[in-house]
Amino acid sequence: MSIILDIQNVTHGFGDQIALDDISFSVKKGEVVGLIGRSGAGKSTLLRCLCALERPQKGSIILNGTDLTKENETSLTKIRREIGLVFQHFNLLTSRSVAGNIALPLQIAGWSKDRQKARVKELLQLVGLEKFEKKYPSQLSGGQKQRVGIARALAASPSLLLCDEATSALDPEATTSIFNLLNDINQKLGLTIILITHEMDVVRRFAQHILVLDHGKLVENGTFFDLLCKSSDQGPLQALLADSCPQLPSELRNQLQHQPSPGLMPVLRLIMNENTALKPLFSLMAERFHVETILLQGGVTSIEEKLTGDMIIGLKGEKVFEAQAFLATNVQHMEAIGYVPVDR
Ligand SMILES: Nc1ncnc2c1ncn2[C@@H]1O[C@H](COP(=O)(O)OP(=O)(O)OP(=O)(O)O)[C@@H](O)[C@H]1O
Repeated sequence: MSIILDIQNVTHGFGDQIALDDISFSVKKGEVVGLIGRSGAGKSTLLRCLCALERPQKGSIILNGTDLTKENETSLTKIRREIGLVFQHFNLLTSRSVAGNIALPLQIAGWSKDRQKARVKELLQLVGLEKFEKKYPSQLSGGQKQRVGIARALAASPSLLLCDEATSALDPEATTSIFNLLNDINQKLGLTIILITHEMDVVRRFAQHILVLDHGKLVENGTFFDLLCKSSDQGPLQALLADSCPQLPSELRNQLQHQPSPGLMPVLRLIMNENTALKPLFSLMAERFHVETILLQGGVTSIEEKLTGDMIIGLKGEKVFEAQAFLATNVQHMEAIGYVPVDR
C-alpha cells in the first residue's frame, strides 16, 4: 500500500500550551486509523492540522505528495476539498433538506444542478437514506443525521476522511450502525479514514492502525494487538485499554472476589497472538493438570487477517496453580482478574 499521509516532526501550541509535541507517523492508502488519547491529549488539534484548518508551528504534513504546511490559502482551499470531515454534532443546516445538505459542498465547488442531483442520489444510496431525500434534519434520528453528515463529507470524493468523535452523540445501536457504514465505505471505496474515538471496541474491530496521543506526544503507533500486549505497562494506555477488555457478564462481576479461597476458581484475562491462539493450550492443560477451562467472555478473532485471542476464562480442577503458570509462559499476556464460585 502506498503512503497517502506523511507527518514529520509536527509541533504546535497555543501560547505556553504545547498541544502537539514532535509528532511523526505515516498512513497508508486505504487504512482505517484510530486516533485515541485522553481529553486534552491533542487529538482534535492534530485533526485540525491534517485538514489544514490549523498550520503547525513546526514540521511537515504531506498529503498526496503536497506539504500542507507550505501551501498558501488559495491552494489550501482546494486541498480541503480532498478531505472529508465528519463532526460529532453533525453540523447540518436545519433549513436545508437531506439532499440540500449533501449537495452543499458540490454547490460551493460549482457543480451543475444535474451533476449535483446525480451525485446526491449515489450518496443517498451509499449511506442507506434513499427514502429520506426530502426530509429535514429535525425529522431524522441522530444516526440518520450522521449518515447525512457522512454523505456530505464524501460528496466531492475525498481521498481522506477525518471523523472527530462521529458517534459520541449517538446511542450504542446507532454507534454500531455508523461504524459499520464507515467500515463498508472503507471496504467499497478503499477510502483512508482517520477517526478520533473513545469507543475502544470500534478501534479494535475496524482500525488497522492505532495512534495514541498523551500530553501532545505520540506514545503508540501500531496495531491493536501491539497495544494489547502492552496492557500490563503502567502508562497512558491502561485506562484506554480497560474499556477494550471483554467485560465479565454482570452476574459474575457481582460475585467477583479478590482473594483465593476454597470453592472459588481463578478468573484470568488472556491475550494471544496468531501463534498461541492456534495452540491447543486448553486441552494440554486438561491432560497435564486435570484442569477444565471455562470460557466466560471473548474469544479468538481475526485482526488484520491474523488470529488474535482476547478472552476471560475460569479454571477449575486439580492443579489450577500449575495450569496458571503454564498459561503465563504460553500466552502473550495473562492477568488475574479475581475469583468466582466454582459452581455458580
Ligand atoms: N484554540 C485553543 N486555544 C488554546 N488552547 C487550546 C486550543 N485548542 C486546544 N488547546 C489546548 O491544546 C491541548 C490539546 O487540545 P485538543 O482539543 O487537541 O485535545 P483533545 O485530545 O482533542 O481533547 P478532547 O478529547 O477533550 O477533545 C489542550 O490542552 C487544550 O486545552
